[in-house]
Order: sequence, then structure tokens, then C-alpha cells
Amino acid sequence: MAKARKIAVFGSRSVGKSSLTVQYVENHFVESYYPTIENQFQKKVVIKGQEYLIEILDTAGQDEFSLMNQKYLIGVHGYLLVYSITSRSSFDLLKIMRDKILDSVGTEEIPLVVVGNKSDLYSQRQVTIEEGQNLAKEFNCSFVECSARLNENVDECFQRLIQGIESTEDSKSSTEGGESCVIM
Ligand SMILES: Nc1nc2c(ncn2[C@@H]2O[C@H](COP(=O)(O)OP(=O)(O)OP(=O)(O)O)[C@@H](O)[C@H]2O)c(=O)[nH]1
Repeated sequence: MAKARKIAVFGSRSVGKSSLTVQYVENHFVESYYPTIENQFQKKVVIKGQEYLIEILDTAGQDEFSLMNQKYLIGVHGYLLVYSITSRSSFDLLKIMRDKILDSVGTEEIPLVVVGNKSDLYSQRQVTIEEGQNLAKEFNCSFVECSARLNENVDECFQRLIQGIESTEDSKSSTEGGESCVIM
């Protein structure tokens, strides 16, 4: 049976959240720029032999003053935190965003993947690969550099997140199993 998983895509304006999502779900790249208010997508995939029905919330670009919309929290299993490698400020925003998510959800950890998009624009790079890796280490999550434009590493972003969600679910159920043993 397919497992249903809900993912939200977060990041500053114009980092490529919609392009990444559209490339993943519909396999094409949108050259023109239309700011997103909110969009929802679905995709069926098989990862490591398991079928998933993935629901993806493509959110409006955020800044440090954006309020957390409850819609982006309820039932969401994990988040892609996207910056553009050509924008230092979009990278700096990810810490603020993660804090906001954790504060709103009320947990210390949640499945995340740090995504550095627009890797094809390497001549305009403002954020190094090492900085991306270090941030992901700090968040205890995976890091992927990708290009929605060239369809490089796009599947990887979503797959890593699904795998992160799976390991969290597995450890939750083993903890719950453990607790019930103690009660008995
Ligand atoms: N070169 C390059 N351009 C990209 C890439 N991804 C997105 N873009 C371009 O960047 C612009 C913004 O892309 P969007 O996908 O609309 O960005 P967004 O984060 O959804 O924007 P908001 O809805 O405003 O938050 C568009 O002109 C895209 O064509 C990429 O990987 N490489």
C-alpha cells in the first residue's frame, strides 16, 4: 500500500521553489518567473521498493518577518529548506526558518533537507558547498546542491527527505514499542 507523505517547500522569494517542484512532478523547467501564492502538487513514486503518494506544498517566498501559516505545519512530515547559491541572504534566512518551524511544531527536530538550488549559476556563486554542508550538519540533516534548470539532483532532494521522514518514523515507532514494554 502507498504511504502518504506531505512535504512543504520553504525558502526566500525567487530561490526556485516552484521550479524545483515542477521539475520533480512534471519534468520540465519554467523559465519565466511568477511569484507563488500557494500551490499543491501530488506525485506517486517508488523509493527503495516502497510506493509513496507525495503531496507537495509549494509556499510563497518568505522573509524573516513572515508569519508561520498553520497550513504549512499540520500534517506536514518534512521540509525542503531551499536557498539559491547565488544569494547569501536566502542562505542566511534558513536558520530563522528552521527555528520558526521548530518553535511552531514544538519539537527539537523535524525531517529537513537543506537545498542549494541554481547550481548551474556557479559563476555567480555567493555560498560555498562547504557552507551548505556545515549548515546541514548543524541541522542534523542532508544537504543537496541542485539545478532545477538542468534537472540535476532534483529527485535527490525529495528522495533524501522521504528517507529522512522514514528514519524518523522508524525511530518513533521503536521508541513507542519500547515504552509499551516498560508499561507491561
Ligand atoms: N539558472 C537557474 N534559474 C532558476 C533555477 N531555478 C529557478 N530559476 C529561475 O529563478 C526564478 C524564480 O524561480 P521560481 O521557481 O519561481 O522561484 P520561487 O522560489 O518559487 O519564487 P516565489 O514564488 O516568489 O517564492 C525563475 O525565473 C526561474 O526560471 C535554476 O536551477 N537555475
